[in-house]
Amino acid sequence: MRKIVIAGNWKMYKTRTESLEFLQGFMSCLTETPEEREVVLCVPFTSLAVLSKNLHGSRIRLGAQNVHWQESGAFTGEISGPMLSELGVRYVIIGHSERRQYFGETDETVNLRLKAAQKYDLIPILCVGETKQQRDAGETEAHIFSQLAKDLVDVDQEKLVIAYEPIWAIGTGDTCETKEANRVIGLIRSKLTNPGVPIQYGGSVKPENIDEVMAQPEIDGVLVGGASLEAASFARIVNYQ
Ligand SMILES: O=C(CO)COP(=O)(O)O
Repeated sequence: MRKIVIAGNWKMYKTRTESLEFLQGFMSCLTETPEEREVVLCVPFTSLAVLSKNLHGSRIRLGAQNVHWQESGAFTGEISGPMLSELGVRYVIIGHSERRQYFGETDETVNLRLKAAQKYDLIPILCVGETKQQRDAGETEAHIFSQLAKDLVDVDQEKLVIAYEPIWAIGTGDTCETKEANRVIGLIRSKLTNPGVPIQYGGSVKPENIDEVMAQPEIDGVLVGGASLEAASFARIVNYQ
């Protein structure tokens, strides 16, 4: 049985106070969640410390949204593995399309970040996915295979989660057809040396479509943006049928 990982990616949303407010509402909704589902909140750096303190003893795992490959150094604006580990962070999103698109993230830097995360006992959630243009040109598979080949060089596949996030489905309300997401995720799995890696789907996941997404045999969880910002909505996603 592959592990199920349901993760919220808060992106650049929520102050420290708003994060705590979310947590209070969310925790009260989690009582019925099956134990084997890993629940992860990937929050802004400024909310990590307070959530870490308040999550103590809870089954919710803490995640960050980036990590640098050096342990320390003159890298203004970056954050290191030891800084995250010390706060009890377990997961870190790496190579999200927004990092690749707006902040110059390349397959080479993604690879460096993945290896650094694992070195400091953080489980990376590697994001891959195609643009609308690539999909329309029939280049979906070639693009994703190229990302995987470059991103995963010397990466330990025993400590890894992958998220398939078609870029055209992110924040658009335009979910990838679930059978198509299942097909692409099956293809991603065929390229891995460890078929047990949990592979999530991400892109406009919401309470209305979570049951259908999770009914697909290849999909081992979801990476949720907008719908993870509201406690009742994310709890409904975590408690999918
Ligand atoms: O980018 C995403 C998660 O990383 C998906 O965002 P949305 O769920 O808002 O489409």
